[in-house]
Amino acid sequence: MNALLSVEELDVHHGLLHAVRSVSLAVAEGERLALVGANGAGKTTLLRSVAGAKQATHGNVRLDGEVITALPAHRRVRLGIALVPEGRKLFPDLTVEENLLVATRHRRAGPWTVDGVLDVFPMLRKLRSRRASTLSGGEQQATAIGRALMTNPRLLLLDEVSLGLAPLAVDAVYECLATLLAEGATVVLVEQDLTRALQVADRVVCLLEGRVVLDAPAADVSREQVTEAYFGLPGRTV
Ligand SMILES: Nc1ncnc2c1ncn2[C@@H]1O[C@H](COP(=O)(O)OP(=O)(O)OP(=O)(O)O)[C@@H](O)[C@H]1O
Repeated sequence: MNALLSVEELDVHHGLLHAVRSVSLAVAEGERLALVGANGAGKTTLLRSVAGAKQATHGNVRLDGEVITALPAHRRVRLGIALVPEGRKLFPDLTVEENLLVATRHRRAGPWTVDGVLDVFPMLRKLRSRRASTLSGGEQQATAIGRALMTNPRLLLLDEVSLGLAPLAVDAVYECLATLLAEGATVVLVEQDLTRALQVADRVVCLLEGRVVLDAPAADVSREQVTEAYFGLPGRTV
């Protein structure tokens, strides 16, 4: 497989805490990988290390075969890695449009414009001039994903897009994501909702206490197998 992203024996620490333990995985161009695991399994830490927001202590991250492990986050954005962080992290006093434009500072060359984002997320069109702090959770999430798209990513890292959203808002965000996925976006998705993760993904990787305990095509694993891996129960698929 010609991997767009390769993670090789990656270790990441928070002080003394060994949060990501010798994790290896690869994501091909156009692939949708769901990264699942219980709270504290290391999913966010792994995504942040791929994005350059957290330095790894050992191992490598490669984009298109090039080692990028030591590059700062803004250089990785220019290479095409965009992170939609847990909690969305918008600028609350800026408008939707301004939040989108902030992302253009270090971006990779490419086609995305504010209007392009508003086409994918029609719910934002009438909110273009509204301050982010006045938006609903779903609207904020759409803005955060739009901000990532404005960098013209080759690889989109989505951390818990449904967290804290009402079910209808989750549906709306996923409906918009479906448009992107249909266009062949390469995505790593951290998602607590296993049903949704398995629906969206081609492949599922499960982390348990920082280690990969399952890495399989989504079509080849049952919900039960993923749940067993998730909780570290015997009989899990590795
Ligand atoms: N900034 C930090 N400082 C210290 N410890 C941290 C920090 N961020 C995460 N951790 C710890 O690292 C471990 C992995 O956390 P991480 O957030 O990566 O897990 P997660 O799988 O994304 O879980 P969640 O679903 O709760 O976000 C946990 O034990 C967590 O408490």
